Amino acid sequence: MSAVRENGVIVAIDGPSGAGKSSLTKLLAQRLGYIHIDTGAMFRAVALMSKRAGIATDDDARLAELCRGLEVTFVRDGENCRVLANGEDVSTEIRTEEIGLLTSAISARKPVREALLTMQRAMGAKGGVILEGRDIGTVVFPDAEVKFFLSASAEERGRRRYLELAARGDKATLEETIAKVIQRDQQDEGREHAPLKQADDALPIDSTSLSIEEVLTVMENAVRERLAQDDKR
Ligand SMILES: Nc1ncnc2c1ncn2[C@@H]1O[C@H](COP(=O)(O)OP(=O)(O)O)[C@@H](O)[C@H]1O
Ligand SMILES: Nc1ccn([C@@H]2O[C@H](COP(=O)(O)OP(=O)(O)O)[C@@H](O)[C@H]2O)c(=O)n1
Repeated sequence: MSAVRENGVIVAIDGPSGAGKSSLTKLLAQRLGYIHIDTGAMFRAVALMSKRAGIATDDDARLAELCRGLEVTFVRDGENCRVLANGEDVSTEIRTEEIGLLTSAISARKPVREALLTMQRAMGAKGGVILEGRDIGTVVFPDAEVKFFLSASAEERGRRRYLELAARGDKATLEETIAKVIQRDQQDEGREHAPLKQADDALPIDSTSLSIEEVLTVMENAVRERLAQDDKR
């Protein structure tokens, strides 16, 4: 297979919380034999470390210093991927709703975006990767060969999150969970730096009434079609 980059193409999957990015990226990466980079987990790790250090969400100087001293890495653990912050496994601690909302505030800050942008570009440059986030197709890799914008109604995304939280024993109500999803959408879409928005050349997929398997088929076909074009060149 000839590819435009050393290890294959770059696939960008952007969209709001609960649209299915993480689930689909993981499955698509398995199908293609690609590396999965969860950029949200990187922002979550910064948010967790800033909380521990007691840094205010608008203290750009201290956030910049924190990022300079922080290395976020991913290690494979069987089927799953663990997130390490300076070597410490923070995979579970970063997944609370509280850290999700804090992440949405922290990730609006310029020094945080700049630091992670550099890390993400270094991780993905050789291709053979799927990056999922909010600004992959617009800012991190505007030249990604395949871009998806995955969405679903806020009610459906809230319902999916609610089911996840309930399975973990969390007492949040469905209404509260939908409200938090909408709040995060507004923060992510309204920010100045790298707001959540669909790239002009992204393929939009509304997963509201599609199963994970159906979305996976659409995505896999689109990537394989792109790879086949390279083979013909
Ligand atoms: N098309 C779908 N239909 C039903 N449930 C889905 C679908 N896509 C994802 N989910 C479920 O919704 C939840 C959130 O998905 P996730 O992949 O974490 O979204 P994101 O990474 O965009 O926040 C998970 O529990 C996942 O299993
Ligand atoms: N590329 C990215 C990825 C995440 N983020 C931020 O990080 C937060 C958490 O991202 P996530 O992907 O882990 O969130 P979920 O979609 O899993 O709920 C988002 O609400 C965004 O504010 C970002 O700004 N840019």
